[in-house]
Amino acid sequence: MDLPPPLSAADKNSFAYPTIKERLPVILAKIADTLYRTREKIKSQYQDDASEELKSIIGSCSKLRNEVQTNKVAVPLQDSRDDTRVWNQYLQTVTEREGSPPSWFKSPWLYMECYMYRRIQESVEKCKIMKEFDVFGEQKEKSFTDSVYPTEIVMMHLLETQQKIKENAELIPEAFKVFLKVCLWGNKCDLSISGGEDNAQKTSPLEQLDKLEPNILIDNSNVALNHLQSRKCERIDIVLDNAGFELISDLCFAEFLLSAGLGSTIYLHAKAFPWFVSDVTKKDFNWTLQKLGQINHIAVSNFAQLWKERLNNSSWILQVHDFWTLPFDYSQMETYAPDLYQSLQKSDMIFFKGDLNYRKLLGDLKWPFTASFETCLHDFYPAPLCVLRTSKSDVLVGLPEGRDEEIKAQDKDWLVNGNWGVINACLKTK
Ligand SMILES: O=P(O)(O)OC[C@@]1(O)O[C@H](CO)[C@@H](O)[C@@H]1O
Ligand SMILES: [Mn+2]
Repeated sequence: MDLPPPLSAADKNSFAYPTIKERLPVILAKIADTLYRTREKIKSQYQDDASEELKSIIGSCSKLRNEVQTNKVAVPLQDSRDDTRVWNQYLQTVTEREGSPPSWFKSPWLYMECYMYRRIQESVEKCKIMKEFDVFGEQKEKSFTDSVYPTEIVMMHLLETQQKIKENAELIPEAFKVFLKVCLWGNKCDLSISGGEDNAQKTSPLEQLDKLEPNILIDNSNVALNHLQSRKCERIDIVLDNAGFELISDLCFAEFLLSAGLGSTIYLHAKAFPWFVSDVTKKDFNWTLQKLGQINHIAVSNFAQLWKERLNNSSWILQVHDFWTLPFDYSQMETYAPDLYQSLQKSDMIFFKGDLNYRKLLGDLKWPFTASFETCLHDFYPAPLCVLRTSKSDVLVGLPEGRDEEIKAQDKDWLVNGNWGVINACLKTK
């Protein structure tokens, strides 16, 4: 199949350009500023003097910011993480294929943006005292604490729904769509698109559903539901995206799936290290459960306790795989992570959350808006899947002819402001 070209900052009309020109330098500057501003608090967390390592992380992020702004070439990683070899081998392959190393305003956006976050991790990997430090930790914690009100609302609704569907299974389809769409719109709360600026969910996520319904450009929720109800589904996977309210919405969706008998084991996939500012690491996941347990609210404390048990009794399985923080799109998973691909093949349905997952599912290529979602997955069919994504980048497929112009007339930034969402399902398996 002839593939379209990748999105790149070489195209000044793509969102890649303002992302690399403005947004990534802002994210890097915010790291340096936050670490400097909170230096005493950070150092107090370590017994040994972390001053030099803190200075080195700040210096590395500032140097990287300059590299982005002056369009330097990508250089090999120099830490000893397990994935370093794959990253450096790929860099060499691309350099030989293209005749020169990748650079910020020339090369594919997906590679360069992933490379930036891996370079940030390199600055931490080189440390001894601060080796586990999360440069985005403060921002992620704040996005959670700012979202306690909607968290209580959704979890109360979940508790009430669980009671109702026990008595009347006919309520399951409607309830499924409520939790699926709360999960979709939870993706608006992403600190990468906001450059780290506060964008926690502060209003009731249930009240906004009706208002946002017209902003769902493609809604395959019935396809996903019918698939889940058409057989005895055992394993359902959720490839997580952002910490904060989005994670809460994902966990409520996961709990609903089990309560409604739509699955019996939920695999939850988190990131191996801090990624795209707000993506969930295992540490974020466990911190969130621990914080939920401290909230004095009947539904919240009920689920915090239950969810810790689920991790112990394996009805929820939290997994981390390095592939999710490599620069490859998902058509390359079978090559670079056959173990992960084979594991996902055992799933009855994989839910992918968020814009970066959507971009990786479609190769971050410049597909026409009317291209078929199934075709654009180009070779990635491990199991039936459904992606829940608010649009924050130029790639979007599956629209009828002319629909893009209609939406653009309503909202010129419709592709990148997170106000429009898609629920795309594909049941094809290879
Ligand atoms: O995957 P998420 O959290 O929904 O979105 C992350 C993200 O918005 O950051 C990039 C811009 O820096 C986007 O293209 C990318 O999708
Ligand atoms: Mn994210």
